[in-house]
Amino acid sequence: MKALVTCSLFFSAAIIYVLNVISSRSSKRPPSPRGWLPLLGHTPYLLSPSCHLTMRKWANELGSVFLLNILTKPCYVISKADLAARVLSTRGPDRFRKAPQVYDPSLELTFGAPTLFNDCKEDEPYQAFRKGLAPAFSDKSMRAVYPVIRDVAQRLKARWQALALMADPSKQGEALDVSPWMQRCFLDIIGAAGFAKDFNALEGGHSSIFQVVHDAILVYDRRSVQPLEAPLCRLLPMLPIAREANRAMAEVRETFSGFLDEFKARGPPDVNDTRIWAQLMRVKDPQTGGPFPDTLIKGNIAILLIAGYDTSSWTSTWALYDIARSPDCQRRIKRELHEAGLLQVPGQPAARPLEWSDLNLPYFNAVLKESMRLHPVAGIGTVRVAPKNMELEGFPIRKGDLLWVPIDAVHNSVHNFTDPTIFDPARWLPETSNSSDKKASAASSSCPNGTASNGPDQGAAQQTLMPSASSPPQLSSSSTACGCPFAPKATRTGQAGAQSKSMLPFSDGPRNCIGLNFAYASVRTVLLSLLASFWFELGDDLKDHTLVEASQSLVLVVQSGIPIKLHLKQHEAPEQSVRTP
Ligand code: HEM
Repeated sequence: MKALVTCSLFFSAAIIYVLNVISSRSSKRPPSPRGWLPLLGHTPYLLSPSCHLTMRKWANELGSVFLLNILTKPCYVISKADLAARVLSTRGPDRFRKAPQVYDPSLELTFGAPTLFNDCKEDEPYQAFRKGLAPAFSDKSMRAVYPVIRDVAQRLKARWQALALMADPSKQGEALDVSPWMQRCFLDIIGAAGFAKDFNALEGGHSSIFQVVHDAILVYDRRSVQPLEAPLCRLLPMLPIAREANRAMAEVRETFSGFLDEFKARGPPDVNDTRIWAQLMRVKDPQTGGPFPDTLIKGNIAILLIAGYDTSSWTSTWALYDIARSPDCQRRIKRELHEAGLLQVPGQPAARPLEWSDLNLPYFNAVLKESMRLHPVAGIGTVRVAPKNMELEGFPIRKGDLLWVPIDAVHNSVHNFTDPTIFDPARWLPETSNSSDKKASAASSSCPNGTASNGPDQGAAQQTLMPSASSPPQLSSSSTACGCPFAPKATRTGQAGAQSKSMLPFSDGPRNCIGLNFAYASVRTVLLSLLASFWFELGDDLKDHTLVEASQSLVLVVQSGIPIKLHLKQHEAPEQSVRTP
């Protein structure tokens, strides 16, 4: 009997292997990376914390569409930006829904309820939450919570200023690991600006919410690369790893249940309050006219908090890293801040407070955009299902096949960007665009990632926060190019508009990031507040950029495996222009 089973397994593996070889030679199929295994396909490559880097390499080697076998399922990887945007933006019955195989594991974090993030059917509850939450992310809402965001940014700045690093010369050699600080800061931002809650994560040393969410994310993440862990833990709950995971998940569920109890106890939100918590309490089930079940609301609270803070904190951490390794760019940002009266220099009159309108500083925004291109924190991207038999770039796709848009590979591949590995903010400056590109960038000026809309029923109003790519940067006359040591001498002209379309840090189409405006408002506020007061230099471990790039790993979002340690230094008094250390 055993021999029979072994034989038939071997036989079916051989057949699948032969079929795959035959089909991969067919001219109708896109290229496929070598090294797939019978039955497993390319799956082992994908169960790795650096699989986004493998996708980047394959995209550069194989071109804009290539084929993976996930177990025995075909998965078409699309890294050509315009094709990816077309797939993601398709609406109506033929839209490409999210693939349950990929999103279902996150149900564990959301009380088993399909939420804004992991609902793959997109039926009534999804539509109701997406539409109901939209006002929380509108321009008007973001302006209303801006002072709260700025307060938290000021608290972080004060904490860093108070660190002996600044005052004690003997500690000048020590660099600060900025990422845990950023995580606490963005937890406090989403707490206050989204949920009207003071988490006190910045001050609290070991604030419980920080620990609880962190532990749950680790379990989720481990299980993403070890898919057998969850079933094994269900089978053998007495195993230490199962007990630990159950504790972490129970704590996160208890925490978010507590949130909902508190929100209900607050009573109906004030009509003028459009923060996330208030909008969540307002969402009604169109069938009954009453609220949705508690599990669905709690699940959405969990996903909005988790999706919101980790992404934004790592985006800011990577941006500080990129700024610190490009002193000329940093100097140019300082100049921009100085000209706007925002640079805080010791011995000089106090800088004016950062206002909402300052979030549009053009050169700073080009730097942030370039950092988000090189280090898109949701770099793993999104996996969708083909709604019907169709053709994609001439390749036949069958209903149910998977389509994967790996955002990191889109941003870092040669078919979308010239010299993609180079950090060059100048590629986003309108002064380097030709007239036809200016038109393109003006068309997409309401949104740096070129996204035309933000969700099924959200109007363009949501996008007005974005910087105007067409307005000229206010810089000293001498500076027209970035001058970064990392940028090649010849500035790429005429690319800002065209390349904007290749930016997908928040995905695209009706399932793009609902929190885009919140993310931009908070990331810009925090970074500008810090840049107005500190000069950043890389810690010694970060001097080798290739090492930092290679150390990237996916822990919910793309992080650096090497702590991002930066020296914080004060500015010197500006003379004619800003002098920095
Ligand atoms: C820089 C920060 C952020 C980045 C780069 C980012 C990126 C993304 C991306 C790429 C997606 C699509 C994921 C997929 O299709 O699998 C997404 C979805 C989502 N994001 Fe964000 N995000 C950020 C901040 C936020 C914030 C601040 C919130 C909320 C407060 C948020 C809430 C969500 C939600 C709920 C979804 C699912 C939306 C849906 O499918 O309808 N994100 N985000």
